[in-house]
Amino acid sequence: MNIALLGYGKMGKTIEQIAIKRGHNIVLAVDKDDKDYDITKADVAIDFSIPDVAFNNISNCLNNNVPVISGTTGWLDKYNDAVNLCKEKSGAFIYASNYSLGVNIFFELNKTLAKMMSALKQYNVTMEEIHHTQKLDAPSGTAISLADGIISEHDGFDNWKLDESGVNTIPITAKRIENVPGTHTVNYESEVDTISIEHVAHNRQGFALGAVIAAEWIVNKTGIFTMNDVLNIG
Ligand SMILES: NC(=O)C1=CN([C@@H]2O[C@H](COP(=O)(O)OP(=O)(O)OC[C@H]3O[C@@H](n4cnc5c(N)ncnc54)[C@H](OP(=O)(O)O)[C@@H]3O)[C@@H](O)[C@H]2O)C=CC1
Ligand SMILES: O=C(O)C1=N[C@H](C(=O)O)C[C@H](O)C1
Repeated sequence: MNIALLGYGKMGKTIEQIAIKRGHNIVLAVDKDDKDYDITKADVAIDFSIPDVAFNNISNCLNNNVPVISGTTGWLDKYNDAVNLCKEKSGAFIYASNYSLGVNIFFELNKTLAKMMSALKQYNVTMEEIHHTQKLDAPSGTAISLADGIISEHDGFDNWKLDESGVNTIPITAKRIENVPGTHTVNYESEVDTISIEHVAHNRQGFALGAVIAAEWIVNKTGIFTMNDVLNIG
C-alpha cells in the first residue's frame, strides 16, 4: 500500500517505521513547509499534524478521493465539517483521539464503570491526563473521549471542564511532564474510598500500530468510521 504521512514529527516517524515493517511504501512525508505535493500518489493518507492544519489536510484528501486516517487532536470544532465533506465526496475517513488497542479497550472499560457508578451518587468523578511538554492541546483528545464516554453512560454528568469543577461537570486536570507519552486516569471518589482506572502508554508504538491497522482497514471502503469499527469492539 502507498501511504502519505501528513505530519512527519514524533508520530509520523514512528508510523513510518511500522508501516515499512508491514510491507508498505511511504510515498509522501509532508511537514510544515511542504505545500505543492500530489496526494493522489497515495492509496491512503495518515494525518498526525497540528490542530491548526488538520482540517485542511483532511479536506485535501477527501477532495482528491484519498481515504484518510486522522489522529491529530485539538481540531474537533471542525469535525462535523469533515463528516459533511466526506459524505458529499463519498469518501472514507476515520478520526480517533487514540489509535492504541489498549486505550480503545480502556474506553469500553470506562463506559462500563460509568454505567455502574451512575446510581452511586456518593462518588465524585475526576480525571487526570499527563503528557510530554511539547503537546499543543489540553485536555488531550483521549481525555475528551473518556469524558464523553462517562457523559453517555452516567446520568450525573453532562459536561467536562479543564481545571474547574461544578454541578454535573467532570473536572479534567492536564499535567505536562517531559517525555511522558500519555497517561490517563479516571477516579471515582467517596468519603470512604477511591476507585481508579488508568491507562499508561510506555511509548508511541501502540498509537502508531493502530493507525497503520486503521489505514490498511479503510482502503476500498466508503464512509465515516471509528476505531470501534476497525477493531470490531464496543
Ligand atoms: N490519535 C492518537 O492515537 C495520537 C494522537 N496524537 C496527536 O497527533 C498529533 C501529532 O503528534 P506528534 O507527532 O507527537 O507531534 P509533533 O509536533 O512531533 O509532529 C507534528 C508535525 O506536524 C508538522 N506540521 C506542521 N504544519 C504542518 C502542515 N501544514 N502539514 C503537515 N504537517 C505539518 C510539524 O512540523 P513542524 O515541527 O515543522 O512545525 C510536526 O513535524 C498531535 O495532535 C497529537 O495530539 C499523538 C499521538 C497519538
Ligand atoms: O500528543 C500526544 O502525544 C498524544 N495525543 C493524543 C491525545 O491528545 O489524546 C493521544 C495520546 O495520548 C498521545
